[in-house]
Amino acid sequence: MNFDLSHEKLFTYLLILCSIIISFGGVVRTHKTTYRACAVGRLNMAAAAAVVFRRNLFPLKLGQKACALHSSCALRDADPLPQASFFPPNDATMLPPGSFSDKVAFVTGGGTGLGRAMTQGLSQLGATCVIASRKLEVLQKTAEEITAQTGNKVFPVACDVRDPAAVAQCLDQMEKLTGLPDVVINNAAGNFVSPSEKLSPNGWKTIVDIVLNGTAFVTLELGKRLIRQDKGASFLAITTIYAESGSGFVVPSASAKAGVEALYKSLAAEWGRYGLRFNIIQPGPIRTKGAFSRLDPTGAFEKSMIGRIPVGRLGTPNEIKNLALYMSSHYATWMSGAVVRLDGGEYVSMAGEFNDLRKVSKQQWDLIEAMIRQTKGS
Ligand SMILES: CCCCCCCCC/C=C\C=C\C(=O)SCCNC(=O)CCNC(=O)[C@H](O)C(C)(C)COP(=O)(O)OP(=O)(O)OC[C@H]1O[C@@H](n2cnc3c(N)ncnc32)[C@H](O)[C@@H]1OP(=O)(O)O
Ligand SMILES: NC(=O)C1=CN([C@@H]2O[C@H](COP(=O)(O)OP(=O)(O)OC[C@H]3O[C@@H](n4cnc5c(N)ncnc54)[C@H](OP(=O)(O)O)[C@@H]3O)[C@@H](O)[C@H]2O)C=CC1
Repeated sequence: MNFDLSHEKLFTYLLILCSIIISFGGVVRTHKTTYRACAVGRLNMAAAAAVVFRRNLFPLKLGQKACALHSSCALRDADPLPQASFFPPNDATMLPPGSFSDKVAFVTGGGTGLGRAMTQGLSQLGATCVIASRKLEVLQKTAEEITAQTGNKVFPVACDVRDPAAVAQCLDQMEKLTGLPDVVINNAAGNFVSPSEKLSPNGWKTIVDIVLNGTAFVTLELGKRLIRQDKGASFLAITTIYAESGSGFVVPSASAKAGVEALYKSLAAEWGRYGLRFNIIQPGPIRTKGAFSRLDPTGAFEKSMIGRIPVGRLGTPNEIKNLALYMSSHYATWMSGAVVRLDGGEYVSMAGEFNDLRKVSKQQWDLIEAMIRQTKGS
């Protein structure tokens, strides 16, 4: 057997060994700092795994090695690219105050991440909001914080969107609290990266149930109730850029999000006659705990991801909020069946055959041009 114990590999093995020792309650002294083992040893394993990933993809400088064992270091954010200074995010709320006065909004997954930002925006502009997801405590905290900030009521309702009976109960509760909504945002989702050959049937089902079936249960049940009451409304679904292209390693999510897009485009055609509009936002990468902890848990991929975004940075929850508010508002009553991508240009950047030529330098271009010109007449 050939044991190739190069410097690089030896260091990686040492890291894993250290993390195992730490996991069992040891104490490691690096330079002047003592890192006591984390209460949960798994964190150290995760940190070591992160280091292994990062070292393979983006080799660490020597000075970073000591920090690399510490889980907080492993999950440091990647920097934006220089051109990002041309494109600063504007987090201010775009629509005029009162744009959603006397309106009721229902947001699934409204307790965290993008759902929370959209709820905050709707509430700030006058809407009474109902937010629904599984974790009532999380919803309650968000609801209290937003209500205190805006003065408009946010109601938390526990609901697992995978369960049609729970969805019906949640909507019953909503009808009692606020009446049926004018604005519906289907934002709840589940996802994780995994090689498809490792997916169990239940892994597949879990994601498809949350994303596609959950959106369908909420949308169909609400749609039927709105039609019965002859009440118009705007429906918005949050999908993702790979709903269009598909993507390896998130296959259940890609399949389900594509299904959501088909559902919304179909209903836009069928239910316009009942006063219902259906639109879709496809966000690019935006740092939220829910997404990044499941899609880039080691932090190893963020830098390369930012590298392929022409605008040179991640999006912000407030950028999605502003677009979602516009699409859900009375300014957008002519918009239905629309799919709007908001991704800093990432999708087209990944799609174009020649886009990697961005890496070619000025001198290299001179050389290439000369070579091409030499072919004249050949
Ligand atoms: C390239 C770098 C990328 C960086 C970031 C990129 C940003 C762009 C993002 C683009 C799109 C984003 C889309 C999103 O949807 S992000 C939002 C993500 N948020 C969430 O997922 C929040 C909710 N998630 C959850 O609650 C859980 O993560 C859940 C697993 C989806 C559901 O929880 P639960 O119902 O409790 O399910 P179980 O834990 O019981 O698991 C069910 C089933 O699934 C299997 N499974 C779980 N995790 C994995 C995994 N990592 N790998 C493989 N399989 C997994 C689990 O084993 C169960 O199956 P079985 O019973 O057969 O064991
Ligand atoms: N962040 C990003 O880069 C991108 C995000 N997106 C999309 O944006 C949306 C929001 O994601 P983000 O804010 O990042 O992530 P979060 O994880 O913060 O949001 C997901 C929300 O869905 C809720 N949820 C999950 N499962 C269920 C369920 N079974 N029933 C009801 N609610 C559920 C969660 O609440 P709870 O746990 O309480 O149930 C949570 O509030 C998602 O649709 C996601 O696909 C799209 C592209 C990029």
